[in-house]
Amino acid sequence: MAMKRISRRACAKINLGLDVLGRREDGYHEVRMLMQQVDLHDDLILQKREDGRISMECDREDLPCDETNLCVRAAELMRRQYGLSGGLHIELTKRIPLAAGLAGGSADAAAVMLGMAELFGLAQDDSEAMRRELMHLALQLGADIPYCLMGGTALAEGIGQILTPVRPALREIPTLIVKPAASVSTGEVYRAFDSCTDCHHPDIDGLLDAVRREAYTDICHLLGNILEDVTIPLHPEIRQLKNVLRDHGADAAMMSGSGPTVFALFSEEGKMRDCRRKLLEQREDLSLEGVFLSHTRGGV
Ligand SMILES: C[C@@](CO)(OP(=O)(O)O)[C@H](O)COP(=O)(O)OP(=O)(O)OC[C@H]1O[C@@H](n2ccc(N)nc2=O)[C@H](O)[C@@H]1O
Ligand SMILES: Nc1ncnc2c1ncn2[C@@H]1O[C@H](COP(=O)(O)OP(=O)(O)O)[C@@H](O)[C@H]1O
Repeated sequence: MAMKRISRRACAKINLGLDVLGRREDGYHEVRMLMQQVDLHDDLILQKREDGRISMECDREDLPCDETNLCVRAAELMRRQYGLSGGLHIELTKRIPLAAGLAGGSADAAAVMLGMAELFGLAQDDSEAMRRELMHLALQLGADIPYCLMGGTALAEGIGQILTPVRPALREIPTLIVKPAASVSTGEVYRAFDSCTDCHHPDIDGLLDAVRREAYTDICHLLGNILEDVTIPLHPEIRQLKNVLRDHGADAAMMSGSGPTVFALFSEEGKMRDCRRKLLEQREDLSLEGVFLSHTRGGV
């Protein structure tokens, strides 16, 4: 009999707001972030293996499929935690750009964890309790993974793991996601933040209030990311890209996470598509890796 296969989407996130409050003893940083899932996603197919091994294949050659991959690390963690004897094969189709500030790897890890819980029948009685358990477990792999297990719109505090869902999640807003060619290491950006003396703190409470009121214009005004003050001096093309996006009809444009990806919000789908067309004409001048049509999205 063929082994059961399941497929899962792993959605990217953007940070509508990101503030860093300070550095902890362990080097991690206390944050206050408004997280938002978008429908740009990777696709995963998970299949049990009888021989007990964990294996993986991926359509991107520059992404190793060994034990450094967050998918494999998540599968190993699940197997250890739940004493699973069966193995797993993971097939990953990657669309979310790498090292981009979109939590692509974290989203993949979350999808593997939820997928394995289903495949191995771990969550038969209470899938919500299972999700909460996985959120706790996931923190040892990465600060963004607990949020990726939840999705939707959420306030993230602590190092990203103290999560308060914002209900109802933000309605669908056309969101253009633009990845410059440069890649950025999250760890380096946080380290550089420590010597930033005049970083600008965004108004996360104001933004949260605007999201709760579904006040689109206010949301556009209040988007803010303190890490722009660290990443933009290293990659000035991010500022240029934000300006070009506004010139081409975006209501607001902001860097996501530690960067370098910039997302832009639009009042209408048509305006987003026009902007994408114009950007693609300047693709080489702006040295863009990818321009993705997307939307903000509710729960997992
Ligand atoms: C900046 C944010 C915003 O959502 O995302 P990305 O830009 O990575 O998408 C997150 O805070 C990133 O979370 P994530 O990428 O999961 O971080 P991890 O893999 O756990 O950590 C990578 C490195 O970033 C630093 N780090 C991460 C999170 C945090 N709150 N403080 C930190 O100082 C640590 O140096 C750590 O070694
Ligand atoms: N499944 C995966 N997808 C993407 N990156 C991964 C994955 N597994 C491990 N990584 C590693 O994690 C690093 C950052 O991951 P990613 O989630 O793409 O970026 P970010 O944290 O900036 O949003 C990558 O450079 C890559 O080396």
